Amino acid sequence: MDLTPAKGSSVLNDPAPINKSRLGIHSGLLSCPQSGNSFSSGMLTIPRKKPGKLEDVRSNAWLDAMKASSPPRKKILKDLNGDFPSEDDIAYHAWMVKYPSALSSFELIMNRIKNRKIVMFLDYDGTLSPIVEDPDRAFMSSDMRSTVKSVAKYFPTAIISGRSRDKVFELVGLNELYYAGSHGMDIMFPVIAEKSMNHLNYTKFTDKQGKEVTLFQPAHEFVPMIDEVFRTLVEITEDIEGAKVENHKFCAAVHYRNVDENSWPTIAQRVHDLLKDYPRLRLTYGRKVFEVRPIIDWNKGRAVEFLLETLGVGHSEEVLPIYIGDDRTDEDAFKVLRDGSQGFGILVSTVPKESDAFFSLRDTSEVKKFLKSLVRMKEHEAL
Ligand SMILES: O=P(O)(O)OC[C@H]1O[C@H](O[C@H]2O[C@H](CO)[C@@H](O)[C@H](O)[C@H]2O)[C@H](O)[C@@H](O)[C@@H]1O
Repeated sequence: MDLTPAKGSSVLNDPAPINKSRLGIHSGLLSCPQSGNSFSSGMLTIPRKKPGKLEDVRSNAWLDAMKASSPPRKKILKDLNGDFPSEDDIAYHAWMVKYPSALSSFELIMNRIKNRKIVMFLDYDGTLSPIVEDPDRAFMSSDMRSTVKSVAKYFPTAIISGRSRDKVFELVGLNELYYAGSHGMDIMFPVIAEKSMNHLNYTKFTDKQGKEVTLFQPAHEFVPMIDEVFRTLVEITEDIEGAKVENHKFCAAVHYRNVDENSWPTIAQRVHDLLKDYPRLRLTYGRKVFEVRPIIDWNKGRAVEFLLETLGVGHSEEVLPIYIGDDRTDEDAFKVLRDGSQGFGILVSTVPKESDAFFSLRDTSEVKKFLKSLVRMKEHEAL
């Protein structure tokens, strides 16, 4: 198990629960609150009653969304005699009928793989590293790192993160991977032919190892705006205890995980008011975090499509992309794979959630087990 929290941090779990009536379980049986919002595209845009005008956070869905995106941690009720499963266990098992465990479905997955080549896409926070209070201490274990390294030996592997590309590279530290930071708005991959480069969004670049790489940055023109917004966000949240702002270059994150719930309306109102001045920016929700990002048609799903094209396997029947992620922003990638009938998503969650993924895994330790099983399968083939 690699769930040992980083020193000074505790491993947390704050998923958005599913509407349990969908599970065919009588609501009276279940204690978990229902989410008031649906996040059809994997993200919630700022609610606007009149076009172009943002309403007060108290009179719109902001606070509901903050709560729905991060309900209080549920107490896992264990029957004292251990004879009966808790309500939460019943709900989770019912949910797993629709989203079976990728571990117990491993043979089925192997059948789907057959002779096809896997391309592996991995989210970082909540997938490779457990959720902890301090985003700067979200380290992956060395066992997880060596597992990902082994995966990359056999399959092209990409990390697709909401964090900045530099930061996620620093945390993962493996040169053999592709990296897409800022929710896919900053993609680094080996040099491609000059003629297929659109000069606005592509840049050639020599990395720290002296290797020539290409960067694809579809939101490059937003860098000064994000920088300005980042600085303002730092200023306007300075007096809110526990608030933390991160600059991911093409997007900014405002964390409220460590902010007292009584101050949530204040932080939401300030972010909301600031965004009135930036109509070209939008807001999405992650796990106890607001993400301020450019209004461009780009997300983790587009990044997956882009990387598959770049690898020259965009529509290949011989390729099976697998995406593992835990967050709403990963839903865009799950949807791309589901809609394209190419590959599948695996949702990492300890509670039932609506998803476009096909399979599920409970937590980072199950992610590691699944990845290790894939590696073993390849090792076995090589014998
Ligand atoms: O796309 P991801 O790699 O999953 O990144 C999404 C966000 O992850 C980080 O925040 C989340 O993880 C933190 C560490 O466990 C946790 O403290 C925080 O509450 C979570 O929201 C990262 O700090 C964000 O910038 C990313 O957008």
